[in-house]
Amino acid sequence: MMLMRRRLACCSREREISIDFDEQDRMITYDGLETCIINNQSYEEESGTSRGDGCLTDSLDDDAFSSCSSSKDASSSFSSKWLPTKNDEHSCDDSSLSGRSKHFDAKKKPGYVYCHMDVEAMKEKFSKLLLGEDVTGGCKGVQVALALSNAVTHLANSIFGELWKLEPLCEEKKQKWRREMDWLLSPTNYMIELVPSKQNDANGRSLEIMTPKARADIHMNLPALQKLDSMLIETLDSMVNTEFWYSETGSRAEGTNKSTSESKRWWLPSPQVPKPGLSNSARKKLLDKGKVVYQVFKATKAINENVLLEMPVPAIIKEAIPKSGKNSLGDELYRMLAAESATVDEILTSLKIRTEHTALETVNKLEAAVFAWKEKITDQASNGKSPVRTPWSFTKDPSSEIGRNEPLLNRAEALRYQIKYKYPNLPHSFLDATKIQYGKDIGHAVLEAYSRTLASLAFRILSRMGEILKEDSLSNPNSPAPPSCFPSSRDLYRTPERPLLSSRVRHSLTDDMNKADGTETGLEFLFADAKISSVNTTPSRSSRLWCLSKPRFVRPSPSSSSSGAGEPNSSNLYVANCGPAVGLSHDAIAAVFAAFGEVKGVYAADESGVRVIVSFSDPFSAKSALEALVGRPCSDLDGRTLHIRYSVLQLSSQVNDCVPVFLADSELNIPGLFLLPDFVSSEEEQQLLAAVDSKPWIGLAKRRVQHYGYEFCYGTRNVDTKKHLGELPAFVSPILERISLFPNLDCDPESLNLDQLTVNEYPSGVGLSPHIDTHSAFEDCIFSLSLAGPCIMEFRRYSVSTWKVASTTDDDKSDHPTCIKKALYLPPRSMLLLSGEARYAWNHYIPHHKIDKVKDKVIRRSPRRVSFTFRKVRDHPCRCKYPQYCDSQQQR
Ligand SMILES: O=C(O)CCC(=O)C(=O)O
Ligand SMILES: [Fe+2]
Repeated sequence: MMLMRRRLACCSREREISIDFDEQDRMITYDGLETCIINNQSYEEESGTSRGDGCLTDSLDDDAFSSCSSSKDASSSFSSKWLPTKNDEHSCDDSSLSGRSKHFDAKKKPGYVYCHMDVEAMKEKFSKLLLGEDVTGGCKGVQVALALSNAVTHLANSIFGELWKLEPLCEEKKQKWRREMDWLLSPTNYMIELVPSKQNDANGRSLEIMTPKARADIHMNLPALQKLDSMLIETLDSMVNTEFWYSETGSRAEGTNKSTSESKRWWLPSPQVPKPGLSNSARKKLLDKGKVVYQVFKATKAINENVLLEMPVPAIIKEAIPKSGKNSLGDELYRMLAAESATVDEILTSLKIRTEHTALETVNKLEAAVFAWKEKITDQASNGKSPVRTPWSFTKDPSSEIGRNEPLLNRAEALRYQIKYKYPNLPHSFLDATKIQYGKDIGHAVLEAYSRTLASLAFRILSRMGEILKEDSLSNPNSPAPPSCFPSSRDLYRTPERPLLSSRVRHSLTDDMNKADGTETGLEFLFADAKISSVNTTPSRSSRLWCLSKPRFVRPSPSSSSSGAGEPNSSNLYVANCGPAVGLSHDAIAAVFAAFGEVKGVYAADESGVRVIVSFSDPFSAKSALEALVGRPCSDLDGRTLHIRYSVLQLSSQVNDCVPVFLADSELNIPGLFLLPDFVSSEEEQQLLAAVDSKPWIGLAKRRVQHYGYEFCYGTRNVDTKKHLGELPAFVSPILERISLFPNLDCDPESLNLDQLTVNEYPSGVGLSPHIDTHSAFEDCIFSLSLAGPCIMEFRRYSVSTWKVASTTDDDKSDHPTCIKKALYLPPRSMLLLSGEARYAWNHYIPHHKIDKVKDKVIRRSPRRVSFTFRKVRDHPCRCKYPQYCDSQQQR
């Protein structure tokens, strides 16, 4: 039976676009979106700024990939390709799919120009996609669903990551977005579900048979998303001949010398409006467009939330979430929720949530508690312990645990909803992030990623609009305040009086941390701007894409117990001293552990390649494996002695898999940190390398070193001032001279009489554990010259820290709950200066990776990096402003 269709018509001059909703689905209007689509279209017509891009309708014959010629085909524009009209019915070759929706015709012509290069690009894209995150082709490939999700995210970042201005997207980017989204969405063309349908056989008898149909969620959401996508691009395209414009303020030289928080982002274009403000019609036009974008934002968020609701909580996470809702909430939040006299609004007020980070933390706790309670109810229902008809409609017994938890559960859900409403651009919660991370359903993955990236884009456009409206209201006091739907009108815009949210929060955080260690602070999520993967491509001014952080199982703290420490009853084991880096594949490890029970998976515990998590389906198997294997050489694993503990799940807020890698020092916002690229020429680099290679190296466990001036003792992380090895060698004299001209030097000139040099030679994949160079050992300024190869240097600020010497192999401090991380790319021949806060309060660290991701590129470490670290040995105690990290001040 043909479903009645209702057409939502959106006509532009050149073509007809329609969204067909099934009659039964009439209520799916995405919060007034229909009206907006219609208004938007009529507005476009009226303003004459409709996307009349005939070129986008070019198409090419299916088999003519190698040709760049194109033929006009007005019916196959990007939107209409996905939003066919009733007449647009092609029958599919595959007769088994003949009942499929007409929306999903894989043979339809693309709405963009194909050329030979695209085929190569497509091959590259799909190869990377299939390789997952591991370009070595090794064993770290990710699930297809996650790979597709990441690919959509990366594509969106590469196209919209730099959206600092409201202006049309350049044609090249537009084409790339359309073309590559088309590739990435293509698997949905083949997704079907079987639905029962009635048919008459030859004798006229009615039979019920299963017939294939386009998958309902894809069928419903994808065309809508594509329409929303077109609307956002059209909004950008319409930003021509505007009354506002952008000034590219400042130059690099100016910017680096300014110290105000405002100048920190001097390189970003700043919106300008005419002196008397925008004209009424221009303001109205912008507001109207803003309303449309806001509707798109709400619609894409709604789709995203619905898809996430459909996605199951992964088994591995289910198990790791505390079984007690009360424990997940913590005492304070539990008490608040349990106090029935307080309304949810009042609880929200008394929570005093001030940062997105705290909001996210609270959402995470609430979701974990809700999950635990729901699981309990489901369990009891299935065990027949309660007179339950369905998990959600049971007869309440107020004295039973379920009865007690139900009001709490409802209030927790209401509170979660309120927080999400108040912070519409919150990153994904921990549970949602894990659903994406471990999801296997490709349809869900594609819908989730597409809706998420569109919501982010909409939010960015709204932010840019808000900035302009803000400028307008500053220029013209009579202009109305921008409506609240513009994020930047509330708290995200930049004005002289109100610096950027991120830098403001950053500074206050840093101040807080200086004042008192151990206080709860808003941390990494605040800074995880504009990127979902582990690399940040661009600094974000006022909006960001959501940041996913992977759930991570970590080694429990050594204090948790002695043998078999960690969380007894856990089904997950943290196993050290085996892994791909020592030639033991996850499969081989799984095979060994499978002797003790069902192994659900073996996962990398970190990036070392020698620590894994073995996840059993039950805690008894984990226990037997631990008892049998711990501390003993294992013949099936090359005789290696396994160090095993129960593993604990680390919640998202404690983990940052999104350490942004920046290319410029100013982007890290760490006072006292400076990087000068090309400090030496290639010739000088070769000469320096030849000079050290002609001297003897001292072999450490993983790298080689040379010391000049004074020997550095790794046991005490200090120098023996009585053992002077002589002047620094002549081959570094030109470098020392140049260092004295280093800009931004704001330190005691005495500390520039550099007299100690450590040369480090790192083979590929070797890094350096997090440390602060001992305060009492060296003066304020530390210079490090990178030669022969690049590296990523990560900076970590722990809120609770002591001056104590960290174990040189232990980098697990990163699991510390309150740690801010940033990373900087150090190119060869660059000079890094650590001074002030960067030198005294931040740990620096070189991750032990063979491959680093910088921007969208994967960079393989060169076989060798040699660094020259110049320091001045201190002859008096340190009196820095950071006593909590200072050994001199701790001893006094
Ligand atoms: O290799 C580098 O650039 C840093 C070396 C370092 O931090 C140190 O030797 O303390
Ligand atoms: Fe150092």
